[in-house]
Amino acid sequence: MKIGLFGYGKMGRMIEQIAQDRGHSIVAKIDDPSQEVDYSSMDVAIDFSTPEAAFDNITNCFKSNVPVISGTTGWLDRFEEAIKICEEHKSAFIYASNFSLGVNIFFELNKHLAKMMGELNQYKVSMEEIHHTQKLDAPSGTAITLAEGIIENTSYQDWKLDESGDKTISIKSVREGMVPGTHSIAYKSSVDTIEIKHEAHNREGFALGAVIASEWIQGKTGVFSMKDVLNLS
Ligand SMILES: NC(=O)c1ccc[n+]([C@@H]2O[C@H](COP(=O)([O-])OP(=O)(O)OC[C@H]3O[C@@H](n4cnc5c(N)ncnc54)[C@H](O)[C@@H]3O)[C@@H](O)[C@H]2O)c1
Ligand SMILES: O=C(O)C1=N[C@H](C(=O)O)CCC1
Repeated sequence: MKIGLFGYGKMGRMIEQIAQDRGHSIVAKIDDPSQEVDYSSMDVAIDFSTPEAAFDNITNCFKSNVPVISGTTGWLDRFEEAIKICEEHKSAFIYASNFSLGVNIFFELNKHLAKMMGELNQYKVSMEEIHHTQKLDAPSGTAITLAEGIIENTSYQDWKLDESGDKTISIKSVREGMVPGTHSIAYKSSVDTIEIKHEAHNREGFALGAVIASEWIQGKTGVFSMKDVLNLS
């Protein structure tokens, strides 16, 4: 498979390594908006760039009929617009706030736990995410997906950074050192706490998931998720 990388930072470099180990070749490394792009050489584009760059990177690929795997977070206010362009051009797209197998299992565990806790008013939910100090967005995309999973399955209605309420999930974002990504969700009552946690030890799981998604999307048209790729029920 011939891969175009959009974003050649921490994730772009890790994806390059894993893709090459799996027998793929990197035909473009786009790390700057002024770079000229040869879309005709790509079987797939993998975008791990910046919140400002992602929308243009992704939609330019759709317009050139190149399927896209994007893990960039912090740009989702334009997600519906991107989907429309994907559909108009009969292209293919997978966005995931987190591509690791472990976090995608954790997403399902979170929804299951939320369903169980939904009616138990004595418990109050809260969330914490910890990432490295270079991260541009807060809360993390993963924390937002987790909050959405709780909202779908309980009477919570929204989430806010550092602010809780009867219907509001409080998310605490911590930035320290080189932490690749830790997410925990706690349900606290006056007598006990139930907590679930996912801790990434490095970025390999994110990168491997993105490469597996790129392999999976070949020959497909439409908008998919990591749940489709991993066949999680
Ligand atoms: N979904 C996941 O599994 C997952 C995992 C890790 C990181 N991320 C997200 O991926 C993104 C990148 O993370 P990172 O740690 O590699 O960041 P990074 O800062 O190391 O790399 C981003 C790169 O994008 C480049 N860039 C800037 N403008 C660009 C443009 N117009 N086109 C292409 N590239 C451009 C920058 O020069 C930089 O090298 C972030 O949004 C992060 O939150 C997602
Ligand atoms: O390092 C980052 O930046 C990460 N971003 C994603 C997010 O915002 O959830 C996934 C974890 C690492």
